[in-house]
This record gives sequence, C-alpha cells and structure tokens, in this order.
Amino acid sequence: MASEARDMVACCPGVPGVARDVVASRPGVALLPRGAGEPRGRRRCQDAASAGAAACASGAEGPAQPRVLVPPRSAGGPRDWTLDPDGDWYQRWLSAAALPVLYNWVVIVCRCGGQLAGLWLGLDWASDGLYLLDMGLRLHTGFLEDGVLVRDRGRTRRHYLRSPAFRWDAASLVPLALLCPASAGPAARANRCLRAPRLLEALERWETRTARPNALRLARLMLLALLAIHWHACLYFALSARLGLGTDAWVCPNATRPLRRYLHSFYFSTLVLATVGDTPTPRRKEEFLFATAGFLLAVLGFAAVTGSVASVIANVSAADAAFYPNPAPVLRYLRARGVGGRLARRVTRWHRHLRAQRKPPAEREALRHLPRGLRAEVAASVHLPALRRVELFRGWEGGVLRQLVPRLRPQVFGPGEVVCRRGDVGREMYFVREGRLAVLADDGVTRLAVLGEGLYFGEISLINIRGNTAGNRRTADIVSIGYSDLFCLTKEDLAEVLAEFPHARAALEAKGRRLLLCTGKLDAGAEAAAAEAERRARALEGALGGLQARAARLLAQLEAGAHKLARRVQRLEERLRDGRGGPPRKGGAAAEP
Ligand SMILES: Nc1nc2c(ncn2[C@@H]2O[C@@H]3COP(=O)(O)O[C@H]3[C@H]2O)c(=O)[nH]1
Repeated sequence: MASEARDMVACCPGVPGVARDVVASRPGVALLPRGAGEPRGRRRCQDAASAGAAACASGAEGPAQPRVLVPPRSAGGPRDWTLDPDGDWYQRWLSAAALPVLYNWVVIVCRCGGQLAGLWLGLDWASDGLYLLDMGLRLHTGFLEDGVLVRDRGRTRRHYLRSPAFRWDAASLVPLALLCPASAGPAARANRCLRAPRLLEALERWETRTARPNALRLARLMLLALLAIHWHACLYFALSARLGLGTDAWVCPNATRPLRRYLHSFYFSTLVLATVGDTPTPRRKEEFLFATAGFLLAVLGFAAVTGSVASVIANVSAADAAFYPNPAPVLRYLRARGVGGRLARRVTRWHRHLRAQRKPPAEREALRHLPRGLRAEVAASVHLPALRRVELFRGWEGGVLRQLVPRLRPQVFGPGEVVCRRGDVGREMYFVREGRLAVLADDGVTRLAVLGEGLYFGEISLINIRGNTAGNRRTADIVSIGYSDLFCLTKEDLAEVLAEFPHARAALEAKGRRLLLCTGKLDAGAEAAAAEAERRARALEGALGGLQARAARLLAQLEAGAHKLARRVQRLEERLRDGRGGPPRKGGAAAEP
C-alpha cells in the first residue's frame, strides 16, 4: 500500500503539495515533516537523497527521476498528528473551546460591580489556559486546499499563523492587567471577549450537525437574549451603585444579599429589553440617559428577535412543505370554481393521509440537489426492501434493482380512485407497495381480482402482446380500495428495462397472455396471423440481408473492373503520345498486360 501511494506521488511531480497530502491521507504511509522555514527545493533534494535513488545525488543518467520522493519514516518515529476540521474530534474540541468564551462574556461585565476574587480568579486562569490550548490545537488543525485536506504539520502551522484568526486569538490573550496596571475592573480582561468568533463557530457547527436545527436556532436566540439582559443588568447595577443603592425608586435597592441585588437588576433589565416598560420613572440625569438608551436598544433588539423567531417558524413550515404539498391552493381553487363538498373533503383527506403516514409525494424534489449517484443511493436505500417484495423482481440482482429505483415514481391513491380506466391508452405500469386494488370486469362492478402488496398491473397495454384485441389500451378498470401506495414506471422506462432483461419481458408477456385468454381478449386467429407475419418478416429480413451482401460484392467487382479499364485507357493514351512526339519507350508494349 505504501509503495503504491509513493508511486502515485512520483506520478504527480508538478503538484508536490497535493501529492504529499494524498499520500498522507493513505493509511500506513508515513511522511517526513517538512521544515517550517526551510526552502522547498532544498528539502526535496534532501528527501531524494535520503531515498538513496535520486538522480541529483548520484548524477547518474537514465529515465527522468520523480521530482518529489517521499521516503517512509523510520518505524517508531513521531507521526504527524492533525485534527480534521470536519471530524467529530474537532467538533468536540470546539464545543469545549466555546465554554471559556461564554464564561468571559458572562463574567467580564460582572466586574463593573466590583472586583471578583477567590474562585473567580481560579476560573479566570482556567479559561486562559483553555484559550492557550485552543491556539495550540489550531496549529494542528488541517485545512482544505484545492479540495484536498492538508495534514502536513508545517503547513497547518503556517496556515494558522498567517490567518487573521491568529491575530485575534493572540490579541485576546494579551495580559492587559500586567501591561497596563491602571486598567481595572472589566477593562483588565475585556480583550478576552475577542474570542467571540470561536463561540459563534461552535454554534454554527452544532446547527449544521443537529437533526433539529430550528430548535438550536431558537436556543441560540435565547442565549443571546439572556446575555444581553445580563449585560444590561450588570450595567444597571453598576450605575445604581455609583448613584447610591436604594437612594430613589429607580436605582437598585440596597439589599444585603448579592443574589437579591442581581435578581432585581435582571428583572429590571428584562422589563426594559422586552419592551414591557413597567419600570419606575427616572429622577436623575444619568437615570434618564440610561433608561432612554435601554429603551432604544430594546426596540432594535425586539425587532431583531421577532424577525428571527418568525424566520425560524417559517423555516419549520418550509421544511415540512419541502416534503408535503400544501392543500390550501387546491381547496381555494375548488372554492373559486364553485366545486367543493365531497371533492374538497377527498383532497383534504388525501393530504392528511400523506402527513399522517409520512409518505412524502415530492420525494424527487427533496433529493434533486444531490449528485446523481448519491441520489440513486439514497432512493435505493429507501425503496429497495419494498422493491424486493415485488414478484417480478424476485431473484434480480441488487445492482439491477438499484438502477431501476431512480426510474420509479411513488404515487398514493385514495379510496375509490381509479388508477387505470378501461379503454385509456396505457402510459405507465404500477407495482403495489402497500394497499389493495380491485380489478373490475367490463360491467364495472364485478371484481375479477384483488391486487395486494408485491403485485403489479398495467403492463398489458404497454407491451405488444400478439393477438391482444385491445392493442395499447387498458383492458380493465383498476380501483384503489383503501389508500394504495404504488410505484409507477413509465412506458419508455419499462421498454429500456425490458431491452436489458429479456427474461422479464418473457414473464410479463406470459402473464399478460394468460390474463387476456381468461378475459377473452386474446384473438387466437389474430395471434397466429401475427406470428406468421412475424415469421415472414423475419424470413424477409434474412433474405434482404443476403441480397444486400451479394449486391455489395457485385458493386465491389464492378468498381475494380472500372478501375482496371481506366488504367488501361490511360496507358494506351500515353503510348500514342510517345509514338507521335518521340522514340517509343523501352519495353513499353511488352509491359502492357
Ligand atoms: N389480476 C388480474 N389483473 C388483470 C386482469 N385483467 C386486467 N388486469 C390488469 O389490469 C390492467 C389494466 O391495464 P392494462 O390492460 O395495461 O393491464 C392490465 C392488467 O395488468 C385480471 O383478470 N386479473
């Protein structure tokens, strides 16, 4: 495996980086780490020399040597270890890295009300440690280049160090309290909030990975709203402390317990930011300014929150609509046309059945964004078990059925709906996935048969059965007894499938002939005449083939004779010219055949 992979690298001399990463992604292939600041050319030469076969080392002539030789690392040496940014471990780490960011965003503003000590200092140190660890791991996080995951440690390190993210991360860890001893309170650690993009990245990734993105979106919205209220509460408390706790009705009361003070501030801020507005009237200038700013912010925030919640709700409905059609337009149309009552109820019931039984009719629509191969795989994994139960397909290979699945269209018929009407031109056939259907005799009442799961119908009018008096028209009415879940296959798709699988055609024909015979729709005379006509046509075809071959042979002989004659005439003309204008050519007559 390793030698195979190295051969691949040797074949890609023009793309060393890519080739190297391709090899790195193969199991069992170890790579020498490329020195971070080392020039590329020199490194390549070293690689080649260590392989002991490079032309640049030996100076030997011969076939062109590959420009990049990547020897396997000696057993027991250190291995490249990088995080895959799409992998589970990266996601786990990102979740852990988001916690100190959230901690800082919550706690920093609390320092407005005075310095925190004890346990808080320990938590500060822990959060700084996690910040550092996060930077260390980002040095070892792979990245995509031309669609290929780069795992080379030197390159991942350079990639991070040169990215703007590194500058922000480094800025967020600057010890402001040490550099500027005058900074106190929240200012001493304000730069820790610069890691916010990491928290947002974690939230976004959770959203793409969860099966309930809308619930997560709502949770994120709630988190941001709570954070905003918390900040407002802390600022309100800081202002109250500055103006004097409990000095008027607007400021925070001078409660003895800190929790009580915080709860009052939080309640006050919730009233302001939720635009409830039932707060005491401000008395002082600072109070007026703070309250006005709060109300203005609340108006903006409220609009943003309402908009986001509306979009989440719209998304939930849109996600449902992607699978299930909306009955409202049909019902409105029926009402506008003055048709309602029974028909409208049937339409409503049909839509309700689809949702209740989780049978999305717009399956193709939902899958249309996927590439063809993946779409076929998804459809196969959903429908293959049902398809295997169809008697016609029993014994067919999985691969063949997989090819068939994308051609099948699921359809659901309600009770009493006519699936095939006698006398109509047949355009598709059906396979019963679930439900029961009645085959009605010519009187439209008598049931000839009841079709259930795994059976098929509607094939007689599609395949040309000799002696079928109905031709390409339906031979019977087929009515759905309850709700029937069917697979539909068009005439063209059926023709393609039957061209590839003649034994399936034989099975369909045999069953169709039997049914036609039972129902008296097979004209024996016409069948014999058709067979005779077919035999004659085949004989004529054979004779025509023979005639064509003979004609081609004669044509070839004719062409050869004409060519010979033309050459002879040309020679005679040349001899005539030579006899007039100069001495006769030596041996000219003797050479004439
Ligand atoms: N089981 C059964 N099926 C029938 C009978 N008559 C017609 N059909 C099916 O009903 C279908 C009606 O449309 P087609 O004529 O295309 O094909 C027909 C057959 O598949 C019958 O007597 N028994």
